[in-house]
Amino acid sequence: MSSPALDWPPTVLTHVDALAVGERLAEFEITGLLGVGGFGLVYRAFDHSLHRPVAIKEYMPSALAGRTQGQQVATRSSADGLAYESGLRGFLSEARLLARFDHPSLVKVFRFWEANGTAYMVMPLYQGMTLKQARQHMRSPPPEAWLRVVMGAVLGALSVLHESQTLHRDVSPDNLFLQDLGPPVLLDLGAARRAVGEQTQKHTAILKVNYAPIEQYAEAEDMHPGPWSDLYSLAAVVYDCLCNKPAPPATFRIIKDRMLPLTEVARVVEAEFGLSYSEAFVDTVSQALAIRPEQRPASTEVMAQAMGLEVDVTRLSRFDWRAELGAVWVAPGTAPVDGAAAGSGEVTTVLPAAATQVAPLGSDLDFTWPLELSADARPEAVAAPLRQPAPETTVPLSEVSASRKAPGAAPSVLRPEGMRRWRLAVAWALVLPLLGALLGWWWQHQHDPDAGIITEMAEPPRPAVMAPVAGPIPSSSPSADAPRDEAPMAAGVSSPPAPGAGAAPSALSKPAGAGAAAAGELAARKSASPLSAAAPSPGTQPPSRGDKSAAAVRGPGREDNARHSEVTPPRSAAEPAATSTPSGAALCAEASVITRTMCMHQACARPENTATAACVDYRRGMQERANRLF
Ligand SMILES: Nc1ncnc2c1ncn2[C@@H]1O[C@H](COP(=O)(O)OP(=O)(O)OP(=O)(O)O)[C@@H](O)[C@H]1O
Repeated sequence: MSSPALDWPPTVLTHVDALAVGERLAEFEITGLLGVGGFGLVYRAFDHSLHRPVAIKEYMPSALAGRTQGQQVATRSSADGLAYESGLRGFLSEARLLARFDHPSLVKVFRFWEANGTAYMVMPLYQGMTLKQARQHMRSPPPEAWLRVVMGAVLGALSVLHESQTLHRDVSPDNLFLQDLGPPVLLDLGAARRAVGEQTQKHTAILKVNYAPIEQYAEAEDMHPGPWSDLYSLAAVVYDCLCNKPAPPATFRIIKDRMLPLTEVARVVEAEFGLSYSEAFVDTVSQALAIRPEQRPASTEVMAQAMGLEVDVTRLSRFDWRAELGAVWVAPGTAPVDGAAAGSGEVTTVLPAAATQVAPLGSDLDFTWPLELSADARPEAVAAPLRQPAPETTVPLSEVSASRKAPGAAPSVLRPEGMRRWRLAVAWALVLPLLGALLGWWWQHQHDPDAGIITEMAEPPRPAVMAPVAGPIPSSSPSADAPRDEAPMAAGVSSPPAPGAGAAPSALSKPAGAGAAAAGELAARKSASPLSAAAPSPGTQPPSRGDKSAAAVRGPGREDNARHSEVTPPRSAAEPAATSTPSGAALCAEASVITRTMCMHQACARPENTATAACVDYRRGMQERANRLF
C-alpha cells in the first residue's frame, strides 16, 4: 500500500488504472488519488450532494483486473473471473458490514454500490497517516502512554466487531490510521483480499504474515479463530512499534519460537531510550502474542482489564498523536527519510537532522538479537537518544548490548568483528571437507581406471528382487507429535471441524481447550507459561468460521515445506531392505578417511552393491548431511 502521506515535499500519487481527477462517480467528483493497494484504489473526492470531501475506495485487484473502456473494469484473463467475482463479493459484504457499525475508531462506510464491473465504498476523508508510516518518523519507540491510547481505540473498535460475531482479521500497522486530531481508526477488514485468496493461489500473500496468528492460516481442530486472533494481531503491532521490526510469522514461531520476548525488548528499550513500560502492559501484550490461542486473552475486555486500560473517550476525540509523541516525533522534512517508502515492507528509523548515522532500532533484532543482557547493565553507559546528541543515540540495540558486555569498547566495532570471525570459521569448516573430498577424488582419479566415468548422484536402480519390509508402513497423516498445523497448511488443506461443534457459540466465547495431543505437543515444545492462568477453560466450543485462507498462503507454506524437508523421513516400505552381504562390510575398507566418501559413492553406484547395508547406510548418511546443510 502506498500513500503520499510520507512524501516530503508531497508528490502526486498516480496509477495506470486510477480514475482521472474531475471524473464523476454518481454525485462524487474525483479530486485525487490517496492510496493504492493490491486490491483497491482509494480516491479523494468531493460529494456534490452533501458538499463535503470524502474518500472513495474502488475494488481493483490489480493482479486480476484493469481499466478497460471509460470507467469499466474487467479481468485480464477469463481464468481470473472466479477469483475476481469472489473478491468483489467480499468487498461488498465488507462495505455492508462497515456501514452497519458506528464507532469512532472503526472506518465508517457512508454508502456503497456496484457499477462498471466493480464496486465502490464511500468513507469519511481522514487526515493523517497510517501507523506504519508514522513509525518511520519516530526516533524511538512510542512511550507506553501513547501506545495505551492507540490500543484503547483499537480494542474499542474490535469489541464492537466482536460483539456482532465479526472478526477484523487484518489488524496491522498499515491498517491503523492516525488522524491528525481524533481517535486512531481501523481501516479495512481485508475481506476482498481474503475472498480472492480463497479462489486462487496465484497472487500475493493473502495474510500479513507478521501479524496473523497461526489459526488464521488453517483451522486446526483445537485452534479456531476468535477475538483472541485479532488480539494477537494487535499485540504484534505493539511489538513492531517497540522493536521497529515485526514479530516473526506465526508459522515460523510454531516450529521454533525465536521471537525475542517482549520483556527483553522492553528492557533494552528502557536501557537505550529511557522509556519504561509497566509490567502489566508488557505481560498483557506478551500474553496476547502467545502462539496458542487458548493462552491469549479471550476477549478485548479481558485484555483491557489485564493491563488496566481505561479508555477516555474525551481524550481520544482530542488525541493529537504527534503532540503526544513529543520529542519522539520527527517531522517529515526535518530529517533524511530512508528509502523505505510506505509499503516497501522495510522499516527504518528516522533520525534528527543532526544525525549522521542512520541505524534502525533493532535492525539486527531478528534471529541474531543478543539475548543476554548483563544484570549490571548501566543505562548511562548507553547512549540515550532523547537525552544526548543524535549521533551517539543511533547505535543499534545489538551494539548497545555488546558495549555493556565490554565497557569502554567501541560498540560499533565489537559485534561486526565478532560476527566476521564466526562467519570465517563457519566458511572454513565448510570448505575444508570439500577440499578433502576434492583431493580424494583426484587421488582416486589417478588410481582408478573407472574414474573418468561420471557417475550420477541419483539413487541407483533398485534390485529387481526385493524382500518386502515387515512391519507397519509409516502413516503419511500428521501424528500428534508431528507439526500438526503445518501439514494441512503446506498442502493447502484445512483440518476437519472439531467434533461436536454443532451449537453456534458466541464469537466472544473462549476457544476450545487444547486436545490432549495438542497440549502434550505444546508442553513438549514450551515450558508452561505463567500466563496460562488466564487461558480460557477447555470444553467451550469456539465459533467455527470456516476460514479457508490457508489455501492461499504460499510464502509460509513454502517455508514450512522447506522445514519439513529437514526432517529425515523414516525408512519407507519402498526403500530397499538392507541386505547384509559380506561384501557390504568390506566395501572401501582399504580407503583412507579422505578417499572413503568418493570410493563409497562409486562402489554403491554399482548394481551389485546397491542393496548392501553399507550402501544403504552410506546413502542415508549423505541424505542426512544434505538435509542438515540445506
Ligand atoms: N478513509 C480514508 N481517508 C484517508 N485515507 C484513506 C482512507 N482509506 C484509505 N486511505 C489511504 O489509502 C490507503 C489504502 O487504503 P486501504 O488499506 O483501505 O486499501 P487496501 O487496498 O484495502 O489495502 P490493503 O488491503 O493492502 O490493506 C491507506 O493506507 C490510507 O493511506
